Amino acid sequence: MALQRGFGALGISMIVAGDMIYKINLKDDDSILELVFWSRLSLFVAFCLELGSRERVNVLEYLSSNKTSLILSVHESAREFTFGIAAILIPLLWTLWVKWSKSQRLAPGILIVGGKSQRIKNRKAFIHGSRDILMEGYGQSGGDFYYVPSTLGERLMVPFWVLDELKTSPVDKVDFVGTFIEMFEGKYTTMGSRSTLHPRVVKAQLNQHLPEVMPGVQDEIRNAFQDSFPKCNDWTEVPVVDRITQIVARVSSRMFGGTTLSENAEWVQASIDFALDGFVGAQKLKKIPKIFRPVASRFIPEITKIAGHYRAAEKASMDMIEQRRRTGERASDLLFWMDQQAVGPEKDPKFLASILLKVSFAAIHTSAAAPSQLIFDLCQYPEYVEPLRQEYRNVLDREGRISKQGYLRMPKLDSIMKESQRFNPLLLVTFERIITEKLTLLKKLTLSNGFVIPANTMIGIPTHAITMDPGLYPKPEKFDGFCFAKLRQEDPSMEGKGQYVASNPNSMAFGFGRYACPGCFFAAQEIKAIMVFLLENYDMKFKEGQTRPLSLVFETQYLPDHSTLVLFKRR
Ligand code: HEM
Repeated sequence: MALQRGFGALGISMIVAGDMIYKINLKDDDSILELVFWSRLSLFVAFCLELGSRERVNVLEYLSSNKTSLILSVHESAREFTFGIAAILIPLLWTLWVKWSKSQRLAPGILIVGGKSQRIKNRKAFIHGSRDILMEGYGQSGGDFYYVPSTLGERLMVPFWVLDELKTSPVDKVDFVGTFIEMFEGKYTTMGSRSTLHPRVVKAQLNQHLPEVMPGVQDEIRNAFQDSFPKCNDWTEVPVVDRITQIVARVSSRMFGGTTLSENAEWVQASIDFALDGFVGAQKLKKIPKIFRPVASRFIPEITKIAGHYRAAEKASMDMIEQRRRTGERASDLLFWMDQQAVGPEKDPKFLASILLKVSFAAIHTSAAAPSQLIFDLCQYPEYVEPLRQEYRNVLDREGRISKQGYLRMPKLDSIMKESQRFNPLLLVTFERIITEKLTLLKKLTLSNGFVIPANTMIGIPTHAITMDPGLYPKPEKFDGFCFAKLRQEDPSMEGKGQYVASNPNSMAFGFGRYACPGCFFAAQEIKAIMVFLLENYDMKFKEGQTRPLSLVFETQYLPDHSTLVLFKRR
């Protein structure tokens, strides 16, 4: 009612010319404030319609009211007119500017897989069809630039030489974390961190102290299998991804904070769930228009649970940090080194606890996917099992642990891990970055050959498509478990390039350049230790007629099928 009356007032105020007193008769249920509000709003709309045609416009003012009537005055004013324009134009221009500066512009003449007209359809298809789309583009472009449509817009796949140019670019021009925050709705899920503390410490202290860390990790593997893996006295079906994730979470926690963390079931579960809740929560949120996400995020259960994971991290680690500070106790774990290396606000124990969760996100599901995929491959190609057993027997010490040098003396295991990763990498695209070059008004990044990447372009390297290129890998569709071991043996120049952890144009599963995975050395040793334990203690096979499951495609992720069961029997 009030609305209709208000717009009624609009009609009246628009025909007024010059100063005028206007009287509105009131009914019992009329609210004077509402009437004044709607009348003013109506006149404000009238200002905007009159923009440019008049210098002075009508202004409506409340004069007085009594029980039966409302008295308003309409007079001309220039001041409110200026204010009115500013009030409308400034936010409008600001919104347009922000929208424009964040919008994506495509580099001209570059292939878009599926063609321009199919972009919208293909953006959806990318969610579960990304592998084929990426391969198609790689083939059609001959390994050069191409765009793949995705739900985040068209992503530019770049040839390797571009990585060489961009590998040391600063984060404010070629943003490494931004892609992550976009993909996982980091604003709401907290996934993705701009802190450099954990990459710094993983790269320096963890890698340097690996020989001290690994014996504890191997003990933890034994304990974790005892507690989290079925007995398997006879052939028993085991949900591989689920159990291996549990084991990797516990084993990684031993490296994060010794037995205090690895034996803390609440923390171990929080470290697993943090990534899962973040992933599922982000996917739910992406279905909601951006404008509603701040509110919607408060009602998505997976996102609301995340605060609890932070509390679990704080409960598990803050006492330990403070006790170590009080007593001067030293340790060989990530939390200790992070506390030592932290500067300024990084010193806050609450911050350190939060970073622990962020590292667990980088370390757990990634390192659990690799052995899960390798188990599937060994069930598919059981002929590799015996040679692997023979190889590791030479590197075990008297307690059954892999010796310090032993990790480097298992080229066959290293090779089959790499071949398994070539077929089923966790990420189909790596070196995912957003070009955020801000130096010029037009915002773009110019490469040495003159090619211009417009700002706000999401770039990446189609890692998996490259490893399936017959020009780089002869017979790429054939699984050859020991091919990298053979290469290393036959050609000494391949010794480094053929390793699981290698990062080069043919092998970028761990990324490339300044932000390449610093945890790959730990991951490689952890996966080797888990596989040796499994092969030594269990036989494994698929059920009659079962074959290797296809990985689950989700945008650029390529996940091991969590529903697959494998038969295990204790040896
Ligand atoms: C098989 C297991 C793993 C895979 C496949 C993997 C893969 C990756 C990839 C692709 C990147 C991005 C690199 C780039 O874009 O250039 C990355 C970054 C990172 N990874 Fe890993 N990762 C694994 C295990 C680990 C582990 C165990 C840790 C911790 C101990 C870890 C810590 C990190 C960190 C901290 C970063 C961010 C680097 C930075 O900000 O500079 N990762 N990882």
